[in-house]
Amino acid sequence: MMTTLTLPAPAKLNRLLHITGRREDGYHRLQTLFQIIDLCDQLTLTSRDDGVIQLATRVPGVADDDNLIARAAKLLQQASGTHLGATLTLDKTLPMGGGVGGGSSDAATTLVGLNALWRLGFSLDELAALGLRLGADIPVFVHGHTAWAEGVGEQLTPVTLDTPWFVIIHPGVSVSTQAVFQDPQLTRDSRPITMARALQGGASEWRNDCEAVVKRHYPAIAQALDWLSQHAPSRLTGTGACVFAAFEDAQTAHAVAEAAGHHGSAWVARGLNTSPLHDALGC
Ligand SMILES: C[C@](O)(CO)[C@H](O)COP(=O)(O)OP(=O)(O)OC[C@H]1O[C@@H](n2ccc(N)nc2=O)[C@H](O)[C@@H]1O
Ligand SMILES: Nc1ncnc2c1ncn2[C@@H]1O[C@H](COP(=O)(O)OP(=O)(O)OP(=O)(O)O)[C@@H](O)[C@H]1O
Repeated sequence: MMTTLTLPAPAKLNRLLHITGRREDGYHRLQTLFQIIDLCDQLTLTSRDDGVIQLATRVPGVADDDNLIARAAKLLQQASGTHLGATLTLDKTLPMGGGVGGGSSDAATTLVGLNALWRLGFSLDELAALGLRLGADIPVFVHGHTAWAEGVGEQLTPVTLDTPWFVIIHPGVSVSTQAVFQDPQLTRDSRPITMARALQGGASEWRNDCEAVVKRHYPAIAQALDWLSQHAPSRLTGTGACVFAAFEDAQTAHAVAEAAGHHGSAWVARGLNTSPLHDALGC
């Protein structure tokens, strides 16, 4: 019987991010295009009979009880009533708090992977609903398809986007998502648009409503955006800190990433329409 799975947890980019309002509970209503990319963390999940959820690796700065993979495993244990446990090993590549959804994707891979390992038989819809309790960015990674999203990011419609090579730069500063959403100067009244209109407009019309506020507070992000914009149209992902630009060929993307060194860490990643997690599990 299968007792260990090693699975990818891919990052996402917000190719477009509009803030269209605020809910009663303070959370903001968004419209966004989530694109899954091939830059990944790796998770190894090993089933155990004693019911214990054990973290074999620490995430610096995160208490084990707060770690999203431990929280996801415990939530799934509770929801299913299984007597099984798991040892969780996380090989971290994705920058934390970078707007690429690393923690959310780790949690989604834990839910989808343990569902298979423990043979629980939950549907992806059921796992996404569980994931939403831990974070708004988790459902898209559970469903595993590039998507148009509304609500706080949980109302998903799968779409197919172009699959360019992205240069992603992390300017080395950490952005508080909460502070960005609380900033009085944030644009939070963008007129809602239809998905068809967003897709019709294409990348040249896509923008991120958080960009102005984030650029004002973090000069390093403004400088990285200005530098990358000399090579191709550039955007912030989520509330940052990462910025990205799309290129048609890998060679150009690698040359730009190499030249980006003085602005922070840089990666090249390919845009995807389906998640490597779902490709690996055949679901
Ligand atoms: C901006 C995005 O990256 C787009 O993909 C995500 O919506 C952010 O999701 P996230 O990092 O999981 O954010 P959370 O940890 O849930 O929220 C941090 C804080 O940001 C604010 N927040 C977040 C998401 C949202 N739609 N509206 C908000 O007002 C809330 O004050 C919340 O307490
Ligand atoms: N397994 C985990 N990996 C990374 N961060 C985690 C994890 N568990 C909890 N966290 C916490 O979650 C915070 C946000 O992490 P994450 O990497 O998802 O940010 P992000 O890329 O900005 O995501 P988003 O695009 O959803 O805003 C981290 O700063 C950390 O405190």
